[in-house]
Amino acid sequence: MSLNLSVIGTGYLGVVHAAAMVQLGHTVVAVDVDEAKITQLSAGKAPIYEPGLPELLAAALATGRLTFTTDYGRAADAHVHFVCVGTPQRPGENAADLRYVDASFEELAKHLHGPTLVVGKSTVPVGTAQRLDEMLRAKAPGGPDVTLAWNPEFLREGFAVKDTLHPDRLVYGVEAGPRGERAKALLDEVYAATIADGTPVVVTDFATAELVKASANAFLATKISFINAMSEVCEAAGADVVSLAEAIGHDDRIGAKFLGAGIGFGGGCLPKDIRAFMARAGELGADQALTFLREVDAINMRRRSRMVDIAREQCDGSFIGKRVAVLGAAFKPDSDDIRDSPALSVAAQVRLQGAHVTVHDPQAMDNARSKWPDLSYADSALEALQGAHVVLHLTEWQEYRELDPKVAAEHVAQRRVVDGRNKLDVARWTAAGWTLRALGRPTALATG
Ligand SMILES: NC(=O)C1=CN([C@@H]2O[C@H](COP(=O)(O)OP(=O)(O)OC[C@H]3O[C@@H](n4cnc5c(N)ncnc54)[C@H](O)[C@@H]3O)[C@@H](O)[C@H]2O)C=CC1
Ligand SMILES: O=C(O)[C@H]1O[C@H](OP(=O)(O)OP(=O)(O)OC[C@H]2O[C@@H](n3ccc(=O)[nH]c3=O)[C@H](O)[C@@H]2O)[C@H](O)[C@@H](O)[C@@H]1O
Repeated sequence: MSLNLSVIGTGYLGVVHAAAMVQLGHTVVAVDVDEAKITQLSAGKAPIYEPGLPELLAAALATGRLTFTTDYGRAADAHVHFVCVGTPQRPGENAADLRYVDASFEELAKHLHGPTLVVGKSTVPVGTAQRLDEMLRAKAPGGPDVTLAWNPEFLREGFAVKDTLHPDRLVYGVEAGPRGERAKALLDEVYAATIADGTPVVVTDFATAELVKASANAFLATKISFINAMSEVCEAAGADVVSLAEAIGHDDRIGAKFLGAGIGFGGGCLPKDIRAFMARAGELGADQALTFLREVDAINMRRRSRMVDIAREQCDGSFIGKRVAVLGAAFKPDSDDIRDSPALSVAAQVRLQGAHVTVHDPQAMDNARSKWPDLSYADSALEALQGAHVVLHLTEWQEYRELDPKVAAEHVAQRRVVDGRNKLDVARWTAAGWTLRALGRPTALATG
């Protein structure tokens, strides 16, 4: 059945969700407080770089069943409202900043007059849904007829369209009893096409649904920091973390995914989510349970410093007067997202230590320029390499993996490259006369 939906918040999560829901057959009003974003979206232009999004958005707009607005009133008639606003880290603290979630629920509540389902998708600390449920019942004019569900999102940037249309699982946090059953039935209608494809559905309570999301991201972050801890030991022992990861990854119980050692995780989610999780556990008196996440965070941040150290070594011990080329600004390839980007964090530290740093990224240049205006930027990878004493490969875009090291060599002052993602072909680069250093790999690899 085709439903009327609203999507509140059209950022990395919301815009993909809104367009995907149209693809599933529904009619969607998408609301954001950012007027510029709404104007852009109404004109059919995606405000972010996400593979497949322009096509999905164009197809959704062409149906006439997708509209964008800053007016919550236009969402009033929806059967189901999905809340997708941001939950960033509170400045100077570990805890999540819930001001956008609170503001959007307060505003939405004013427009809920009859039976409606509100679905939280934002990542929130456990206990938030219960609090918001009580708020909606107290403040919405249709109070007793308004039901809340929590339906956390697990999409990855760069694969957001596929992950939204074909998720690994759906999780519904609902209350016990007939209201929860109605919420489940309505969510099953929303996701009917996805469920028909065989997507498993886990139905649980609010608190468990919130914790599923927090623990999934904590597990992923832990897996990355585990391999990066092994990377530190490999460096000390003269061993190779890439071979090690391949070998342990063959064990099904461990699995090969998320064992990519390098400069670590960044982005608008894993770093802030593990910190918010620790903060919330502390409030609940369960802080001891998550002290290991402090180590996960510390290992991750140490990778950035280690990268700077290796880059400095490659500049013969000092960055003063040296030119450093940085390939990559986004926190991961196939995204323009620079939130807590390890690449830009390294670039900024190298610049602070005296180097002239030139950054290139295939998609994140505008975002990088506006957040880090003191760095220099080049329009192409080869231009960034011009006169460089060392090249830092920090975000593994396909374009960089395909760079011809012989051509690259013609642009630099010294053929020295540090692979912060362990994705460059060592044999190709060393055959072209480059010294290649990588994190957690033997120095002997460097010269082939
Ligand atoms: N980015 C991702 O890949 C994923 C994000 N999440 C979670 O989803 C939530 C949103 O994340 P992103 O989309 O990355 O954030 P974002 O910062 O890209 O987007 C948030 C959007 O909400 C809008 N907004 C803020 N206050 C509003 C209000 N009162 N009413 C309407 N709109 C409002 C902002 O203008 C912005 O467009 C977060 O909780 C995040 O942890 C979950 C899974 C994946
Ligand atoms: O809550 C969220 O927002 C999302 O956070 C992550 O998705 P995302 O941040 O888009 O990207 P990932 O692919 O998880 O990568 C995160 C970071 O880890 C790094 N990474 C990833 C994998 C790896 O093996 N090694 C590694 O260093 C990436 O370079 C990147 O900086 C999760 O993978 C999603 O399931 C989740 O929905």
